[in-house]
Amino acid sequence: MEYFLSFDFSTQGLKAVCIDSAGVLKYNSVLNFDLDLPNFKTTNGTHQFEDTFTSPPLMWVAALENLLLKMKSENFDFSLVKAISGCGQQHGSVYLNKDARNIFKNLNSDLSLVEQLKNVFSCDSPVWQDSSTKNEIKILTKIVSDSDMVKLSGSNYYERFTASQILKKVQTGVEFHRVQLVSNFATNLFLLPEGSCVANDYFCPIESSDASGMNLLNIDKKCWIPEIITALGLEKDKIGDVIDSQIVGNVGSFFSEKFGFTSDCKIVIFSGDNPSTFCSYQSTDLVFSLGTSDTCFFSVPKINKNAKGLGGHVFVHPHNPDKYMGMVNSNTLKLLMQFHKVCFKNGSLARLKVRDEYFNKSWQLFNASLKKLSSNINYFGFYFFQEEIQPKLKCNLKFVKKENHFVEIKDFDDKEVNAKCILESQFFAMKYYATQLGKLNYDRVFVTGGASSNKEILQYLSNIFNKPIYQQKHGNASAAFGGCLRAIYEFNKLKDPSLIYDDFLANFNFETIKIIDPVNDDELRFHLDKKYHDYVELRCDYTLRPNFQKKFRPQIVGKLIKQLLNDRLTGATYHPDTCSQWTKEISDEIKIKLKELDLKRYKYVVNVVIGEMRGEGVRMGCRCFWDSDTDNIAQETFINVFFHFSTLF
Ligand SMILES: Nc1ncnc2c1ncn2[C@@H]1O[C@H](COP(=O)(O)OP(=O)(O)O)[C@@H](O)[C@H]1O
Ligand SMILES: O=C(CO)[C@@H](O)[C@H](O)COP(=O)(O)O
Repeated sequence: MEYFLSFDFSTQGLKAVCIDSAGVLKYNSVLNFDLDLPNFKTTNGTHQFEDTFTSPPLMWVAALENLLLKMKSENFDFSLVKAISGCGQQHGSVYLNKDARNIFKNLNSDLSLVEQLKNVFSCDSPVWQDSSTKNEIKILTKIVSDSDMVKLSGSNYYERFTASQILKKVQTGVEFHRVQLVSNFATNLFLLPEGSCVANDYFCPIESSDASGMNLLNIDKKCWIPEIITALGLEKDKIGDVIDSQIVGNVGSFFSEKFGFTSDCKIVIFSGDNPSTFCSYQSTDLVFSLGTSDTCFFSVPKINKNAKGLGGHVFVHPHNPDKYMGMVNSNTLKLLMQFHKVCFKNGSLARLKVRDEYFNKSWQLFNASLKKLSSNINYFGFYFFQEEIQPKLKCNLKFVKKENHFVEIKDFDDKEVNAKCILESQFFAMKYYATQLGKLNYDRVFVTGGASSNKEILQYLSNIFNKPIYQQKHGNASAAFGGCLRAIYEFNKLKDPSLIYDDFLANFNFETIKIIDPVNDDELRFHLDKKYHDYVELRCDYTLRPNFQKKFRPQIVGKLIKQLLNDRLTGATYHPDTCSQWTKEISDEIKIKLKELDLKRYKYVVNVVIGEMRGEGVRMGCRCFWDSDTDNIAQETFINVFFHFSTLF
């Protein structure tokens, strides 16, 4: 019997999943940080002060030690484990002080891990919910521009990405000797006290797919971006190397002595929770992770040019070194496979807040209100209690639609409406992004994460996407399950180095179950489709950037100007007194026509020049800062006995 064990250090808890080589579930357990480790005084796994979110890294150590002790007390047979892997919440960082290396090296298996590691950290760990680094991003943008950052790293700058978080530590004078991600810190723990056998370094390097969520990695060359490394003052020892997924050593003697792992048990480098989830699905699936965040994953056959700036990412592929996962519109990237990931910060915790506020802290009451399916067509809400990632908004807004207009209201008269409205706004947002990013066909919709245990919520998701909902039989811990698969894959590769992950996955026996079918009701479908369109319209009103499907199109606008100039100027003659008035009138008329196009979130600059035809040339220049994804220019010239020139931004 061969066991493969995986740990997911997620936002609110530590999950352990163990399967055997045939895919049979052998162990599954969760330790909740708030409930099981109350001494760390976290709420939903973190400490929050305004936009700053941190977790105490010692809590992760305590969680691991406690969970392993629990497994031991339940007679889990550690000697059967052939390989261990897992993942950590992506982006979060761990700062080790100058004593860490020595303390790690001298670990004693007779003593507790927590007691021995309590003094290795320089500070608490910023986690992915943090959005307190706007100033740091401004500084970094001056060094590598946002558009260059997309080209190099596959993502725009984000506060939750690690580079700006590291800069914040540097700027606030935190002294650290090594910065790690949650995932490579977790890997490092399992290697103690011997340390990593790769990259000529005692500390474990950072895994490339997880490193893609740092704004620090050149994902083409798989090396750090030197300008950002310099700006953060990170000489090599402080960050180490980046490596692709692989075995990084045998389990450390601390763990074999204390828990009974065999000394040849392999440690496969941990990855981020998103790449790890990705590893447990086929590329034809649409996957929703309803954990602390709501994250939507899907592959698309080709790059959608409109996708850039929509909040997705390209990551180094977690198991195929020649490919990428993620999304970007950049011709510098050799995208062999597109895998899109969109993350929403206001996921389970926003639903929880609505449940607590309006439904007496009861999922039963929350669910009961969802059953009144087709009513409340005119009510809408945005529940961005924390600053959302896309759109970048922090607000709690309610609207009622009256005679084709959305009117903002304080709250709904019938407070129960909030349950439907929050699910609709969350799932409509997912549908909107999936559609905009080009994912219109998918075989199956999968769900994972804590909220996927709620069948009523899943019924709503199923109705909105009009698809059946599936789950993997092992339950709602796909990130940890992905760790088991990665562990088996790397272990099998020891025997067959040419083994390809996709082939391994295709032959792997894991069962899926259909949980919910969409309700077959034409009236409901009609209401949900109509409401989705209303939602998209309302959403665009509250989004800073234009809707990529309704962009300024120079060809259309050019035709419009041409027509207007023809109507207005055919047969007219030049006169200096009248022409100054004409320029004003023509530009006003162009603006009116543009407004009729109803392109939301645009500001127009109309530039009209009229000159006399006297055989002289004229040159005009104009400069403008704009968003190259959405802004554009349309220009038309009208010539008869005098000359007319009209430009529009
Ligand atoms: N029955 C339920 N209905 C809706 N949400 C639930 C239910 N059970 C758990 N959840 C939500 O699941 C979330 C935890 O999901 P989980 O995937 O474990 O989080 P993470 O991996 O981010 O730590 C909690 O915030 C909780 O609100
Ligand atoms: O920030 C992101 C993705 O970019 C989050 O997905 C985190 O990786 C945390 O995931 P959960 O704990 O919500 O599963």
